[in-house]
Amino acid sequence: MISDFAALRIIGWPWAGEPEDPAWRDAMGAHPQARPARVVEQHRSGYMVAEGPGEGFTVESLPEWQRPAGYRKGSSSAEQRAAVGDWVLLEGERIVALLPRRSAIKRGAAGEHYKQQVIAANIDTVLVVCGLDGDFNPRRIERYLLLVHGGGAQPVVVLTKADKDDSDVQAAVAALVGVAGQAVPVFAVNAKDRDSVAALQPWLQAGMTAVLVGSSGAGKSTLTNTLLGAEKMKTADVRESDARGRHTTTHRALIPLPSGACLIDTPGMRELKPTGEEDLAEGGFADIEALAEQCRFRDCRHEREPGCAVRAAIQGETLDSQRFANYLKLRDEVAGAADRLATRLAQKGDAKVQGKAPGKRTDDRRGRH
Ligand SMILES: Nc1nc2c(ncn2[C@@H]2O[C@H](COP(=O)(O)OP(=O)(O)OP(=O)(O)O)[C@@H](O)[C@H]2O)c(=O)[nH]1
Ligand SMILES: [Zn+2]
Repeated sequence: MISDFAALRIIGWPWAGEPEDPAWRDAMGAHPQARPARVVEQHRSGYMVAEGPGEGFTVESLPEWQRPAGYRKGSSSAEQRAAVGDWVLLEGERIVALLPRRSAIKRGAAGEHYKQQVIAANIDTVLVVCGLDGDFNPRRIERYLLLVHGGGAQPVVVLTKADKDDSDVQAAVAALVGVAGQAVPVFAVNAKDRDSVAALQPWLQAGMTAVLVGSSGAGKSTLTNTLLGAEKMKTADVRESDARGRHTTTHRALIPLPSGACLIDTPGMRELKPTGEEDLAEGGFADIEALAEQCRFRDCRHEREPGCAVRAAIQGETLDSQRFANYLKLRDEVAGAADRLATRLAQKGDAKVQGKAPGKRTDDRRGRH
């Protein structure tokens, strides 16, 4: 099957032609009649995919992805099913294989049963968008960075509205010192201005895929329009009083940019919850974890204990108390999710043992003969 790699490239195919990754070559070699396509929307019953810019089309998913929720035996976990951004192989209008995932943004979905959801796959860049107006919130940025960390995508903090008179860029950047400590670039921009936004180009190269996260009114649509170089998405005028825009983002799942990169817009990105696998030290709080190691007591809770290095740092104003409060809050959330994840894995283990039981009995019977 000859694929149109130029068309695929526009929607984020990572190579100029045939895949350079041996695992991808093997997967494609196993289905010589199939052609690659990218998942742009996930539905209950199937998927919308695209083979290039323009309209997507619905396809049938692999039978093992269609089993109803709760079907245990042999059911594939959500992680093995295709998600938005995944590359799949098609034969006709049918998915025959999932190509190896290069990165994933996951979310823990709390509920009766712990579930993990892949919100977007094969993302190179996560633009964490936050306005420098009343929307500015370093805690929210820390949260996004923690949740995105470890998934294989590079986060880039984009502070919009730097052109506004009431925006204090220096104070904002200073408030992000803990963030800047990790390898996360921070840019203050006017999202309406093309030259200002040009600084983001290294993270939006041909074949790359980016997503934008940030609260309503942060400037995601404005930034998208400027990157597109055209007024393609509707933006609402922000209500000055509460710095929130109305919800007007037109849903378009996959947006090719003139730079050669493409943007994925998927509703799941709007609400990120920890999966329980996050690492607070790696995910942006290395400074606090290092401080905690200097406390006199190993199990210091950083409350009233003597010799507490964390409280000393807060008093000495080398650690922001709000940043520390956010760290504690996120640590609790991650621990809660980790507990639910452990319970879920234990339940799965039980189900497997039960599933194997009949086979064991047969062996026992044989043994008795
Ligand atoms: N002056 C200035 N205004 C901006 C900038 N970025 C966004 N705005 C304005 O802020 C308002 C909200 O921006 P949007 O782009 O709609 O925000 P959004 O993040 O897409 O919001 P949702 O669609 O609700 O998620 C609009 O009135 C924009 O014109 C900026 O860098 N400078
Ligand atoms: Zn302590």
